[in-house]
Amino acid sequence: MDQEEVTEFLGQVPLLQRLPGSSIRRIAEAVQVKHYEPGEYVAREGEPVDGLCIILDGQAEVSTPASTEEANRPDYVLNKYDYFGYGTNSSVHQVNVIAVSKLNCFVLPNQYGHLLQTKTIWNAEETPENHTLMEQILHLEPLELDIFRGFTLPEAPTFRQVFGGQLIGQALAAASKTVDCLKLVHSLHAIFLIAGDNNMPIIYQVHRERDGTSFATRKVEAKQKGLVIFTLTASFQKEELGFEHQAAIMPDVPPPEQLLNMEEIRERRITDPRFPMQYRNSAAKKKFVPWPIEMRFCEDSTSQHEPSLYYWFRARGKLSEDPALHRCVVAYASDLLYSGVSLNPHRERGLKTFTLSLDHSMWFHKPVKADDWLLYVIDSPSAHGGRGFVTGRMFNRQGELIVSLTQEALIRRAKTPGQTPRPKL
Ligand SMILES: CCCCCCCCCCCCCCCCCC(=O)SCCNC(=O)CCNC(=O)[C@H](O)C(C)(C)COP(=O)(O)OP(=O)(O)OC[C@H]1O[C@@H](n2cnc3c(N)ncnc32)[C@H](O)[C@@H]1OP(=O)(O)O
Repeated sequence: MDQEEVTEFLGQVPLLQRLPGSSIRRIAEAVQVKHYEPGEYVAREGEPVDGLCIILDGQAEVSTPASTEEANRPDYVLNKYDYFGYGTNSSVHQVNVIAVSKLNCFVLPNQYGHLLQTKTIWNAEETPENHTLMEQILHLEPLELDIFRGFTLPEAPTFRQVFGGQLIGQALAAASKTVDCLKLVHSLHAIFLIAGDNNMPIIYQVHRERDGTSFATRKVEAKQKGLVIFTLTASFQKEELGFEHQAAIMPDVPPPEQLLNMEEIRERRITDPRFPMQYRNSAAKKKFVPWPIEMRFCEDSTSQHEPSLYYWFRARGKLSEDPALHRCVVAYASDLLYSGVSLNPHRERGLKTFTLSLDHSMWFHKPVKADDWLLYVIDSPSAHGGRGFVTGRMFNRQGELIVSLTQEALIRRAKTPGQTPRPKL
């Protein structure tokens, strides 16, 4: 087995699926292979535990010694992907493990035990207080196999309903936790069914649709009060070499260092004497909570009537290394300022709108670093029938096309109370 095959095998072991891909790769370098003949002892009661043992192939029987309190417990058999020697508080084996057939195991020696503890959002047991806000938002609590619980944090951007990007990011995080770590998401398709309630947790149920050699597919349902409020289908692929071209050209825009961030734009709106006093006062009154995503706009959005928008964005702070995490962060960020672009040509003084994302698709073409600047190029080719359609492209600083996106959103004039017919009786 070469290093990649070992990593792929370990990615299928349920115990390790809560770990980031980077830890699984390090575990793959540290494991030793051990062979046993039928009838041979793999572990003996009272002998020291020398590490985590994972069955690679063959079968082993666990038998409880007659002298112990658990003597009446029936013996049971360990198969491929099963493991022992981890999670017991004892430094010696409490049971005998005997090979039933020819048996091959991976053993992770005790000195590498720390690799089983991780400090990223993928760690099931730990609440990542010390991590970036972005990682805290994407942190999920595992409830059962393939079922996770996510929250809307008070510090996270909240709108009238659960933010669509949060649903996409958290659902993708849930799906990613169930996929072998060598496979990364390359496409996702989401539908928003019911507006989510910010004040209650969201349950993410992952369905393992398929695990192929190169690809894996997952469907995720997000639920509140027993109702499915959102669904996501995501496809994951193992890295492979193939044909290459890029016809999309990154627009010529100033680098992010030369552009104002949102805080500076707000400051300018409050203090610039060229804006009317009333406008400046109302800008000052608006509650401002910095988003976990930093943005730099390539043009002044206050005078923007074209159905397009270009801005640079990146996650605030340094994210953990895991490539799956970076894709979840980009998915989260992609819905923050997106479908609103379809309203640009229709903006007028006093216009009040009611907008909701309806669906969202993404294709990840190349590896992405979400804590480094990406240029988000958004265009709206059409608005019709109460629906605005937007397409997006994300480029890295080198001009490589990293992600392509599409979305349709409900865009209506907001109903005023008088517009709703009231019953006469
Ligand atoms: C240079 C600097 C620049 C700086 C810029 C900084 C700018 C900052 C701006 C920040 C913006 C950030 C935006 C982020 C937005 C993210 C998008 C999301 O998260 S979206 C979240 C993700 N997406 C979701 O959560 C969507 C989830 N899906 C759904 O909610 C539903 O499937 C549905 C509503 C889409 C359709 O359901 P269906 O039952 O067929 O629909 P019905 O037609 O029957 O309407 C139902 C009800 O909706 C209501 N209402 C409707 N129209 C209006 C209106 N005009 N008026 C008022 N209300 C309206 C009404 O209550 C109505 O009931 P009723 O009064 O009639 O009784």
